[in-house]
Amino acid sequence: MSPVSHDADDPLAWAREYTPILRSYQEEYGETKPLSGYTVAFASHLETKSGVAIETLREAGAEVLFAPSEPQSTHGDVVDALDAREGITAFAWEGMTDDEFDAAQHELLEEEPDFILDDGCELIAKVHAEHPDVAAQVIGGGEQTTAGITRLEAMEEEGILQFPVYGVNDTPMKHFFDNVHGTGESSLTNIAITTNSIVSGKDVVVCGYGYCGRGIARKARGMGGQTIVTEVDPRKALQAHMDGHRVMDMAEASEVGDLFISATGNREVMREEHFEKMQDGAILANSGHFDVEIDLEALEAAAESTSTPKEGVTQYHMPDGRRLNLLAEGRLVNLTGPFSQGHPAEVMDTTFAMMFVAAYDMLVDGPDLEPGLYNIPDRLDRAVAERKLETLGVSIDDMTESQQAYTEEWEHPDSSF
Ligand SMILES: NC(=O)c1ccc[n+]([C@@H]2O[C@H](COP(=O)([O-])OP(=O)(O)OC[C@H]3O[C@@H](n4cnc5c(N)ncnc54)[C@H](O)[C@@H]3O)[C@@H](O)[C@H]2O)c1
Repeated sequence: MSPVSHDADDPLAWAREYTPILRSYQEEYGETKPLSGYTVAFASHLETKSGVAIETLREAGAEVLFAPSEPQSTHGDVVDALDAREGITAFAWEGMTDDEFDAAQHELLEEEPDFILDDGCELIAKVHAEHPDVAAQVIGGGEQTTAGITRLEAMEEEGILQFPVYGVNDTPMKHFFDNVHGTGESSLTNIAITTNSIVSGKDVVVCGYGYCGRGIARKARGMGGQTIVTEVDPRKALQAHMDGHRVMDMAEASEVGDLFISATGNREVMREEHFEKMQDGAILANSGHFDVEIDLEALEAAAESTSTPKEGVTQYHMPDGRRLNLLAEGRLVNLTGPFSQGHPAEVMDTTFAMMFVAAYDMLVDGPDLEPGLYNIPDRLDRAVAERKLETLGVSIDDMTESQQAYTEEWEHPDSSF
């Protein structure tokens, strides 16, 4: 692979170095441009790694239109550098309001993309709800988050999906790494940087023991935190218990936690009845969905006043003298805090590689798919895993012929019957 550029003015240079799978696609498709003639819409948190994904789509020949998936996480230097390139158009800027974010997504959709790569399903939902003529022409899409998949399942159930969508989130190469390791490490890193406070020795309450919660809890314990998990699914709760975390309901956890991190995809996981019990100095962070996991209205209503003791920390002063510290205004702490840079680049390399192959497969290989939500074919998942191992210089074994046969036959010569 060719060496990466070290142009000091190129905001993507550092991320490019840690995204070798995306660079390998740029190299492989830079000449043949298999996506030429297609317009790909791309919504994501806009920072350096998604910037490399956008340039990879462009390098493979696509016209790329991009917008944020969350208005507060945009890095302006990345947007400006990409927008200056021919064939890439930004519908984004740093510091957008929620209304401007909505308007920009609509403007993007009016450009009639052929394919939509989404993060949270906002673009796909908007094209169906408000641009039906555009939706009717879209060839397909890909969705990278758990919350987005939930919305797509609801759309499929209602029978309103107009095109096929690959559920990129549900592929092992995405959620085993991005959700577990990416969210785990980047949430704790950003909490530590924002608060300048130690995790070790703290009672860390992780709400939700799905892929993200599991990663956060495992890594918090690795840092010396005393982990507590809350759940609504008895099997996940049992899994957390068997993994060695304390499991309790939120009412009990509220009384003992020093640091609360929510990763459920659900709303109002921390709410009034919990704020009433939390200890003075408790830290509240959301790593799950938008800004809905902590009931911000209830927190505001319960407090007498607020202050900002540190950038990225809003302190709520309760009438009884307790102070609750909310990070990143209740938005995703790993993506929207003042020091946050999102997931580590190596992890996003894999996620965006899956998004890239989703677009490539539907646009270039053209499987005959009816509108609906589809799992990414296993061959694509394996191919990205193999490419990742190659970039890491890691080799694995091939099954011998006899081993292969053993996995395919039901009559085993060495069985006793
Ligand atoms: N911060 C990030 O960068 C990032 C990255 C990936 C995913 N996410 C988001 O994180 C959220 C979780 O993703 P995941 O992949 O772990 O999903 P998941 O479905 O694997 O896990 C969610 C878990 O939360 C539990 N849960 C639901 N409601 C709850 C409640 N009220 N209290 C306690 N537990 C509850 C569910 O039972 C489930 O086990 C989603 O919104 C996803 O989009 C964030």
